[in-house]
Amino acid sequence: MLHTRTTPAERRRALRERLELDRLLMMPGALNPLSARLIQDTGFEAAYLSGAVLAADLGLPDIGLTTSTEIAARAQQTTRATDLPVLIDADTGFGEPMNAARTVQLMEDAGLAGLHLEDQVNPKRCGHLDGKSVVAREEMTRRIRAAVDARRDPEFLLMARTDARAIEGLDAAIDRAKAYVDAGADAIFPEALADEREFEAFRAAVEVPLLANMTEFGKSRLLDARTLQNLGYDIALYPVTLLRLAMGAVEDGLRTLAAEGTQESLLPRMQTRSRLYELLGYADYSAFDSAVHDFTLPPGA
Ligand SMILES: C[C@](O)(C(=O)O)[C@H](CC(=O)O)C(=O)O
Ligand SMILES: [Mg+2]
Repeated sequence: MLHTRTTPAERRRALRERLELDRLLMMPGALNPLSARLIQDTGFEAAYLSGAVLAADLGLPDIGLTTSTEIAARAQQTTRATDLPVLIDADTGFGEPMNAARTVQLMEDAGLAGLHLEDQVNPKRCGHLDGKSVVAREEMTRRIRAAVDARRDPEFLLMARTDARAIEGLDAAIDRAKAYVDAGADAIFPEALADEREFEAFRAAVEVPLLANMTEFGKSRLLDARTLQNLGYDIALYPVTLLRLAMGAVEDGLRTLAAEGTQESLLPRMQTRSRLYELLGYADYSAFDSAVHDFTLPPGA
């Protein structure tokens, strides 16, 4: 009731142990705290908080406008709504290496299981758009070392993302990834790889867990879970999938409501009141205090 009883330490252990299994971990991005609970309820074992989604949620583009404290606040709301380990997108760390260090501590305090830091310059952009720039390899290794030093819980996962594939080519991106592992990164996120051959080359070169970003309408082909598993990937990321699904449904619904003057035809597509209440755990509150839950729903609700 009210919130999860799973501690940050338990989530971090769960993620670490899950990554030791030889089985792909599918990680959908939550679009709000309640959707993180739905991710758990539908059987996924971890959730993600996407920088693109956190920005879009505020009506902003994904160009580094959000602040570390803003995303930490949303992260804390999210980790309270689910027991799952949650990995967050910490963009470039929000400034200099010392800002990355502070970001790590804020994210630890928010109960997250880990974060990823990328090697783009500020202002950053979506990894699947043209015109990105990356900082020098040495600067990114400083960023990572600062993050590693700042981390208080050694189980908190520090993942390094490289955006270099689109700028410097595959070999340079692989070299960067190796340098980032040497600097202390626990896992690697190779951004915007084109095809299976490139995913394979990364896997052959890097020992630590690897994340495959299956974001829609981007530069990477959408490989299915079986293919990614066979390629030896550890995490399949669906960062913006829920937001895109929800916004598609919301936009269609708004147009229908405006055109038809009633939402009647939309009812079959809606989450029902009873399903929402089930997800919110109304029954648990009633066990605590029967006065909270002393109603019956109308049929079909
Ligand atoms: C993973 C990502 O960093 C995110 O913020 O979710 C984005 C996703 C997207 O914009 O599609 C990225 O790949 O840069
Ligand atoms: Mg991002």
